[in-house]
Amino acid sequence: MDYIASSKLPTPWAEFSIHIFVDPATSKEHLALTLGDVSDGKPVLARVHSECLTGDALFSQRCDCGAQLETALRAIATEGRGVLLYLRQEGRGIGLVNKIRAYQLQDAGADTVEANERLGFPADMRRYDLCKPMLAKFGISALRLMTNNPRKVRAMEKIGVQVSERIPIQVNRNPFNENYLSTKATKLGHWLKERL
Ligand SMILES: Nc1nc2c(ncn2[C@@H]2O[C@H](COP(=O)(O)OP(=O)(O)OP(=O)(O)O)[C@@H](O)[C@H]2O)c(=O)[nH]1
Ligand SMILES: [Zn+2]
Repeated sequence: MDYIASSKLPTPWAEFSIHIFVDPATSKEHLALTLGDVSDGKPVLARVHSECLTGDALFSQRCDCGAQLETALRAIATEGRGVLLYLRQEGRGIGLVNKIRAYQLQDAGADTVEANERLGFPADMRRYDLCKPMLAKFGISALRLMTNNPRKVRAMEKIGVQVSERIPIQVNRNPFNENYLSTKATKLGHWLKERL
C-alpha cells in the first residue's frame, strides 16, 4: 500500500485529516480520515467502512451504509479522536456494475446473498489485509471498532490488528432495508438486534 498525501477535511462535525493511499496491486485508491492524536498507543475509536456509492453518496435507503458512515464520523468527532478507513471495495467487493445487477435481482425477489450467488460471486469478497499498512502509517495497532460484522472483527485480528472493543452501529432500519438487514443477521452472522 503506497501512502501518497494528506490534507485537512472539514466536515459538519469536525475538521478531520484525510489521507490517500494507492494499492499498487489493484491501482485502487483507499482513504483514511483521522482526528486527534491516534498514535499514542491507546486503542483508537474506528470504523472500517467499505464503499457504497448508492448509500454513502446518493442517500439510498436500501442499506444502512450512509447512516453508518455519518454515525461513525459523528462519534469520532464527539470523542475528538479516531480513525475511519474508507475502503474502495464497492458492493462487498463485486463492484458497482454487479451491485446494481444484484439490486435488479433483489427487486425480483432474491435476497442479497442469493443475488450475489446468481451472479457467480460469493456472498462477500472483501479483503481487509490492506487495513494493516494503512493503520501502521498512523501508529495504530488496536481498535475500538464500530461494527456489527463478526467477519470484520475476525479479519482485523487475523492481520494482527487488535480489537479491544466492539461497538454496535445499528442505525437507519427502515422498510426498504428490512430484508437486507435481516439477511445480514441470518446468512452473514451480523450481530443485529431485532429492534433499534
Ligand atoms: N453485493 C452487495 N453488496 C452490497 C449490498 N448492499 C450493500 N452492499 C455493500 O456492502 C458493503 C457494506 O459494507 P460495511 O458498511 O462495511 O458493512 P458490513 O460489512 O455489513 O458491516 P458493518 O456495517 O460494519 O456491521 C459495501 O461495500 C456496500 O457497497 C447488496 O445488496 N449487495
Ligand atoms: Zn450500502
